[in-house]
Amino acid sequence: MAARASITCYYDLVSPYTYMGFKLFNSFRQQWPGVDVTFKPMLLGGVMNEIKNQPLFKFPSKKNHMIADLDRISAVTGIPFRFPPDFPVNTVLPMRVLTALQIHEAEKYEQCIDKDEFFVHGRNISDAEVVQAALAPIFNEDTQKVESFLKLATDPEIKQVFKTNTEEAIAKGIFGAPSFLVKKAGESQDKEVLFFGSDRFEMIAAYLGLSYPGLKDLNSKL
Ligand SMILES: N[C@@H](CCC(=O)N[C@@H](CS)C(=O)NCC(=O)O)C(=O)O
Repeated sequence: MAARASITCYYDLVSPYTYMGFKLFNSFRQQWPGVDVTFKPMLLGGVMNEIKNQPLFKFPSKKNHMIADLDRISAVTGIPFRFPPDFPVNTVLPMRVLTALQIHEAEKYEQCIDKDEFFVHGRNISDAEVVQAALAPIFNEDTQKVESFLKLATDPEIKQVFKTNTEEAIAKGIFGAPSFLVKKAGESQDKEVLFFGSDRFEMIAAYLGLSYPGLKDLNSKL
């Protein structure tokens, strides 16, 4: 059987454009049933350090533009967004927990990414208690279970998987987030093409020969 088209999204919860990208993608993803989608946790700070890239917030003009841009995207799409009072935060803990969840709780993994703690509620997701509280409703308030995922964040195997994901991202030419590695149906994995950003879905659709519904109500709420 021919290999299906696939999209692998490398992401880090520290990235506001990842938050937007995840919500936008999920709003129309069911319209692309022939595409296999995977979300891979990586450490954006690790990628940036390694390739000597600089985060946008380091430059006041880029940071100001980013906040205005994200507010605009929120107004246009209706996706709630509020820039957190403390930004950035260290995301090693939540990203390792997500690495563990991807392996051990595959069915609930994407629900665990789809949380509004940081970019709506402004909660510090580097704090174990914040991560626990965010996950609790997804696991029916089973605190023991949730604690077991927090513990896995220090498990050598999980740490290694997360490190390998980040190294793999660098090897694939990734420099920021969200990054989408896209493969056409019938092609081999080494033919993946990189699309950077939450604003590239139209290009991905064109590349895969799919239709993209576009941003709804464009301009109407600006
Ligand atoms: N135009 C992209 C921008 C994405 C973006 O700037 N992401 C940040 C993290 S939130 C980044 O990784 N930037 C790296 C770079 O610009 O080199 C979008 O709309 O999503």
